[in-house]
Amino acid sequence: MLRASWRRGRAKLVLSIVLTLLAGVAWPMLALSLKIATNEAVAHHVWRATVAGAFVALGAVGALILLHFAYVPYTEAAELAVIDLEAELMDLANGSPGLEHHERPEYADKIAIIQRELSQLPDGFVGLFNTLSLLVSMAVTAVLLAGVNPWLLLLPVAALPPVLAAQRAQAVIERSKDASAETIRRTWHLFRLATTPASAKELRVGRLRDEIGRRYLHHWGRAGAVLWRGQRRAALINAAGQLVFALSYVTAVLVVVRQAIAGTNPIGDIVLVITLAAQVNQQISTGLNLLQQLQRIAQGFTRLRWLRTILRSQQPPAADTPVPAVLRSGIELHDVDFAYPGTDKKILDGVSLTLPAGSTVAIVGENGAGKSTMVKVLCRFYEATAGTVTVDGVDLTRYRLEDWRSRIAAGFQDFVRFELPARQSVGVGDLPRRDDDPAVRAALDRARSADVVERLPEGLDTPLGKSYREGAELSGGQWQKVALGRAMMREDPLLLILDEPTSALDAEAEHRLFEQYALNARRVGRRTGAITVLISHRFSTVRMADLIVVLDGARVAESGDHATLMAAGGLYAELYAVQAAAYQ
Ligand SMILES: Nc1ncnc2c1ncn2[C@@H]1O[C@H](COP(=O)(O)OP(=O)(O)OP(=O)(O)O)[C@@H](O)[C@H]1O
Repeated sequence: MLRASWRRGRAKLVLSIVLTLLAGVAWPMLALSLKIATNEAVAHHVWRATVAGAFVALGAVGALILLHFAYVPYTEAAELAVIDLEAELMDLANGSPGLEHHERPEYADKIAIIQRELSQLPDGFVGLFNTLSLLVSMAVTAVLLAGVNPWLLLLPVAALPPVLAAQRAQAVIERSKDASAETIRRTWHLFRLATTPASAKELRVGRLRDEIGRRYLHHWGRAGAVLWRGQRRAALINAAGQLVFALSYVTAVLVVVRQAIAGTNPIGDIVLVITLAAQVNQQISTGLNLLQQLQRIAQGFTRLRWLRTILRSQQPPAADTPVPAVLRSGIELHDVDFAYPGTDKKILDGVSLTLPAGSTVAIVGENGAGKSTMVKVLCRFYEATAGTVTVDGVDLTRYRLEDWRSRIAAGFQDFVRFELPARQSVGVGDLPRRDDDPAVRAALDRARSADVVERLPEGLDTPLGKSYREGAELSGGQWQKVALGRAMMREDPLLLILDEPTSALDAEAEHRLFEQYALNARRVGRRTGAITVLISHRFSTVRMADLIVVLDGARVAESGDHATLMAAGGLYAELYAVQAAAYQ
């Protein structure tokens, strides 16, 4: 945490530390001045007693206000640390080569907890500085107590049981948090469902409001029970630890009072010890709270470390081959198997296929046949579980992942709605040219999407989305057209993926659009050997492809061009006939 804030704002951090150290010394100095003032007053040394009294006042003022002054720079330093860590979290979540970690429930749990905890980090930072001040204060207190009677040093030692108890208590709370994380995620999901505009329509039509509310309360009830059980156990453990210290405190005060009565110590020592002992008590209870706070933060950092480790372990094998500028032969899948992480079910089973350079390939099959999965393997969001994918005869894993991705242009079924000015919402398809108006317009033309921008009040300058007051909200089809424009931004891709990118458009529009794509694809294909992979359920579109691959039960049932497959009279011909009949 300190490292993160050091990276962002050194001066603030240094100022915070200096003020915090001074604040730590102030309280024990106050007690010492009080002792001296008392002794001098008893001895009738008016002038000395007055000076000591002035120091008491100074100590009190310092102790009361220094931490407040320190608060300003260290909360700012904390904000900077949070920004740094959030940037790292965003980087980690998207920095892995594949999507594998998104499939792991424990990843989702940890990310959810880390996100929540990052927002509490400023409190943790406050805790850290209070702890620093407290440690200084405790050290000076210990020296002063030892000066009165070395046995009094046992007082801070008696603080150990409550400290250990607090650690145990916090561990109990953390376990209950982990145990309830999944249920809490469910409640968040339900809350989002009930409050986001995207689900408003279905909730009303399905009259799901009460059902969602009931489930929300039910899950909170379950999660709450686990959390409360943990909190109750933790409170009992804490109370047992505190009791040990309370007994030691009373004993310490009695010892010094006896010494003073016996005349072995000046009366000022009683004032010193009572002030310090009360302070030790205060220090311990503050310390306990701080410890819990720091432990919580430490847990957050442990989770962050876990995340770093699993994401870094996903790094791809070292690449040793540059991605070719032009595809010569094409992409081949050799006996490719694929199962999603954590599952055994083969979604691709022994798939062998050649996608020739410069061709347009359509992948068809029923819902869940594995079409999108095949595309994910081609984009290397996942690695094949068995078999290999080669590009111009070279194993795909031997290319640098970033280089391969930079030669892919893609329009996905679940496209992103980038709430940016229209220009950039399209332009980020080719990041270096995100503000290049002619390039953006050309991409929109290639995607037959120019009409969306023409209708916007400020053209390419119009911010898209509801997040802006002056932002234009688009229809589902219009958002899809923007995504298509984005997919067309890269001009020399080796692989153009169109994974049902036109599902929100009508069949006629899709047909015309794909005619244009096919034309484009052939143009780019001639230049770079690019392969266009299209997934669509509309056979009027699919039939235009050079090669049609039919997936069925995780395997390639058949492949060929439209005429060949129709003549073969297999699954394709059957599906085609069903759809053709539906349109008559
Ligand atoms: N992230 C995932 N984790 C586990 N299983 C998944 C995941 N994504 C998809 N699947 C499963 O893989 C199978 C194939 O899914 P895929 O999305 O590839 O099908 P598809 O042919 O593209 O279907 P559709 O036409 O409905 O888009 C489905 O049975 C689905 O349940």
